[in-house]
Amino acid sequence: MMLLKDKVVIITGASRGIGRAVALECARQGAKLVIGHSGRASGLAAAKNVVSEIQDLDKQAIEVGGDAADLDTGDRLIDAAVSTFGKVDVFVNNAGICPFHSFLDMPKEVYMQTVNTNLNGAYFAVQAAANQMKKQGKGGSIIAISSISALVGGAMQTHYTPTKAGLLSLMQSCAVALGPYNIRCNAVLPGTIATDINKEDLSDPDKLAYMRSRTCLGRLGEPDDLAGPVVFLASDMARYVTGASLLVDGGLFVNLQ
Ligand SMILES: NC(=O)C1=CN([C@@H]2O[C@H](COP(=O)(O)OP(=O)(O)OC[C@H]3O[C@@H](n4cnc5c(N)ncnc54)[C@H](O)[C@@H]3O)[C@@H](O)[C@H]2O)C=CC1
Ligand SMILES: C[C@H](O)[C@@H]1OC(=O)[C@H](O)[C@@H]1O
Repeated sequence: MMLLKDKVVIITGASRGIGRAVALECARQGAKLVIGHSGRASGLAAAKNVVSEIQDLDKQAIEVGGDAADLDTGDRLIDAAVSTFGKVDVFVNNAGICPFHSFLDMPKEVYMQTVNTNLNGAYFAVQAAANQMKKQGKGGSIIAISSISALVGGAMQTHYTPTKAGLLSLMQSCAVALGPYNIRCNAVLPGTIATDINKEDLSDPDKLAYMRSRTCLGRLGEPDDLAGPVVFLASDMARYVTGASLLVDGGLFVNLQ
C-alpha cells in the first residue's frame, strides 16, 4: 500500500540531505513533489537531479527556487504546487543552516541570516500552506524539521538552537490554530545526521567519536532515517497526531549517563 498516493507534498531545501531523502520516499509512497531549493546555481542543479530521480520512479515532481529567508518564498511554492498539481496536501519545512560560531563574538549578520532562514521565512511559508489547505477544505499536514537542538544547547549554536525551539513552538501553536480545519502540525526532531550541514564539524575525529558514543544505536543518523517518520506524519496513518514532536535521534537525547 502506498501511504501518500496522489498527495501533493512540498518540501523546502529538498535538493540534498534530509529534504532529498524525504522527497524520494514520499515519491515512492505515491506523492507528487514540489522540490524547494535555494535558487542558487548549485541548488538548481541538485534540485533538477532530484526531480530526475523521482521521474525515474515514474512519479511526478517539479523544482521551485527561492531563498527560504525571503518572506514571500512560501507563497511562490504554494502557487507553483497549485498551478502544476492543483492542490497542496503536505508542507514540510526543512530548509535550514547552521553556521557554527561562538557566542561572545557572534556577528549580527550570521545571527540574522540564521534566524531569517530557519524561522522567519518558515513562519510565513507555513502560513501560506495553511491558507491554501483551509481554502481546499480537506485538511492537511504541516511538518517542521526542528531538531534535538530545540531541547538542548550548543556553545557554537546559540543562534541556531533558538530557531529550532521556535519551529517546535510554532508547530504547537499552529496545531491549536489550525485544528478546526483538520490541518495537523507536527515537529520532527532529528539528532545528529551526517549531511553537508555538519560535514566540517564532524571532520574532527574526537567530536565524531563522541557523538557516536553518545548515541544509543551506536551510529550517526543518515538522511534516510528521517524518511519514514516524516512520511508517517504526512500520511493519514497519523490522522489523530497533531501538536506532537518526534525525536529521531537514535537515542542521543536520553543517553545522559
Ligand atoms: N543534519 C543534522 O544533524 C540535523 C539537521 N537538522 C535540520 O534538518 C534540515 C535539513 O538539513 P540537512 O539535510 O542536515 O543539511 P543540508 O545542508 O544537507 O540541507 C539543507 C537544505 O536547506 C537548503 N537551504 C539552505 N539555505 C537555504 C536558503 N536560504 N533557501 C533555500 N534553501 C536553503 C539547502 O540548499 C539544502 O537543500 C535543516 O533544517 C537542519 O537544521 C536538524 C537536526 C539535525
Ligand atoms: C548541524 C548539527 O550537526 C546538528 O544540527 C542539529 O540540529 C543537531 O542538534 C546537530 O547539532
